[in-house]
Amino acid sequence: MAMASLTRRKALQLLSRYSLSLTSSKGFAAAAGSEDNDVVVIGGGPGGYVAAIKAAQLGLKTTCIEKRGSLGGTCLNVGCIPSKALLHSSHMYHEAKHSFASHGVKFPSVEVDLPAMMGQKDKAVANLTKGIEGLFKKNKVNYVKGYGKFVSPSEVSVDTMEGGNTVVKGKNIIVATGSDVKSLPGITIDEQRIVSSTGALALTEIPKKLVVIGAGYIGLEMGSVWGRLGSEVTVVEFAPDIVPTMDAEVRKQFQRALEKQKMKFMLKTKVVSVDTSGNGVKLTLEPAAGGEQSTLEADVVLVSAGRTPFTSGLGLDKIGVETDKIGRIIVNERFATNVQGVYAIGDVIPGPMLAHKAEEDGVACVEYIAGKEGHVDYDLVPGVVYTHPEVAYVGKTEEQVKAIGVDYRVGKFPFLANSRAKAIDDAEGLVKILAEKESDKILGVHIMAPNAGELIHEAVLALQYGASSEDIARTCHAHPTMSEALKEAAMATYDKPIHI
Ligand SMILES: Cc1cc2nc3c(=O)[nH]c(=O)nc-3n(C[C@H](O)[C@H](O)[C@H](O)COP(=O)(O)OP(=O)(O)OC[C@H]3O[C@@H](n4cnc5c(N)ncnc54)[C@H](O)[C@@H]3O)c2cc1C
Ligand SMILES: NC(=O)c1ccc[n+]([C@@H]2O[C@H](COP(=O)([O-])OP(=O)(O)OC[C@H]3O[C@@H](n4cnc5c(N)ncnc54)[C@H](O)[C@@H]3O)[C@@H](O)[C@H]2O)c1
Repeated sequence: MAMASLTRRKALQLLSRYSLSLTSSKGFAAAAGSEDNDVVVIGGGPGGYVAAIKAAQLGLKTTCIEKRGSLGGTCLNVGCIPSKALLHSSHMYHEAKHSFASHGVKFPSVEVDLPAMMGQKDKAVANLTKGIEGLFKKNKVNYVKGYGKFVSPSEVSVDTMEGGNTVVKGKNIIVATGSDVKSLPGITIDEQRIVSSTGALALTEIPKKLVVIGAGYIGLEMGSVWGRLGSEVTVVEFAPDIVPTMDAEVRKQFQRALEKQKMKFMLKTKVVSVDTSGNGVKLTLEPAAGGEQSTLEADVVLVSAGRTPFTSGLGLDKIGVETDKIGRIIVNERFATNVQGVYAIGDVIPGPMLAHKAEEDGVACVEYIAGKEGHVDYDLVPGVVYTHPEVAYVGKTEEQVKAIGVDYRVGKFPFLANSRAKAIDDAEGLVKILAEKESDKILGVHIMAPNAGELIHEAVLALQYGASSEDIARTCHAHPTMSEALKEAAMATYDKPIHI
């Protein structure tokens, strides 16, 4: 395995050097000295701001245009960061209320101070978005605040936040305009009683009854936040299962864990209509396959049935950029659209709608533009649901392995048999590894654990380098750590674990 990885790395390095020398004579060297930008990025989210910084680091004159007034995109402003802040705060409250006493830590009473909790979240967001402005200054990225639209493949007209208009020119333009909430027919989001994730991150009162439409990432994370703070949470999901991308066995255990936390699920169910004419919200539901209707009452309804690419007002049609049926910009493996000099990355193109994937896109796209070799492998983008326990996964699910017809082995290890998990009394979950039977090469890793989102990266690296389960099992892991469960699951894949 080690040999294979080394050879691959060497090949990549050679490729990178080769393409650099090929393009350096006719790529940006030729463009240097011009007043135009080498790279213009529209959108300052994880895709756009990372692309802009990387471009500047590669010596390209770069401008980033962002309409929001702060950098970081959906992720920092109304996505990853505020949701993780609230997940952490609500978890602390829940632990203080339900678990501290068993660890010998007692309070006369514990209460939620919602404005303080929101204040902590807002502080985290403000610090991080300001931090990116600092990174732009440090790397000499020019930042234009305003709404950008194409007037030609090399010119973007910007209605600036100050009220003026300016035209930003670039030899290469990267579209990184991200995504927006997918609305459902007949359901109008008012961000008060019918909220998107943005509204759910800023509620001023804890709803008594929260109905979540969609059992995906947002529904389960935000449902967890409000459930821990005291809401009665019902999740209505059209599909037969929660989080369809998850390994079915892990998903089943995950659903049980959430149900123990009193989250209710109505699967194979669709919302037919919502009525907001009274004090609360009345939902009419129907089985997904059709049948008898029922009703459900809520104080707040969260619409979290997916996100859709955002290209509104961008003028893509004006310059002839092709999109697919659901509005995603079509790009080739170098992130180039069908229009010369126009690229696209992140949520606005096909692939997982995740911040770390957008960042990888951004770096690789700019490396290609600079004549280097970029690298993103969408099959190895980890997914993490930041509930408690968290679920993290990379590579193939057992269902996918079966579908490709490979002979495989499964190794599992429960956290109930992991000493660290027992020591801290937080042992719900497991590690599951799938490996090819003949070669023992790891095909997929699935972890449900309190810190699965951190544990998964050992597995991501293993898959990236084509490791076998024996490679992980023979790697010394510190004791007592949750990571030892991965080692034991690896042992169970090709041989036997020690501690069970
Ligand atoms: C509630 C929530 C929680 C999430 N949690 C996670 C998580 O934990 N981990 C994770 O990996 N992902 C998470 N995501 C997904 C993540 O936020 C996105 O995948 C990521 O932000 C995509 O990055 P992007 O740069 O492609 O687009 P975005 O972050 O959407 O950024 C695009 C930017 O472009 C700007 N823009 C759009 N059009 C124009 C224009 N014409 N001119 C100028 N500016 C424009 C927008 O204002 C926006 O700031 C979450 C999403 C949500 C909604
Ligand atoms: N932890 C994270 O990485 C994280 C957190 C939040 C959001 N995100 C990203 O944001 C994106 C959007 O999140 P999301 O949770 O809205 O989407 P999602 O795609 O994760 O889940 C949407 C769910 O809604 C269901 N659904 C669709 N239409 C429905 C309907 N009419 N009625 C009932 N259910 C319906 C789908 O079957 C699916 O299970 C995700 O794709 C994810 O990549 C990631």
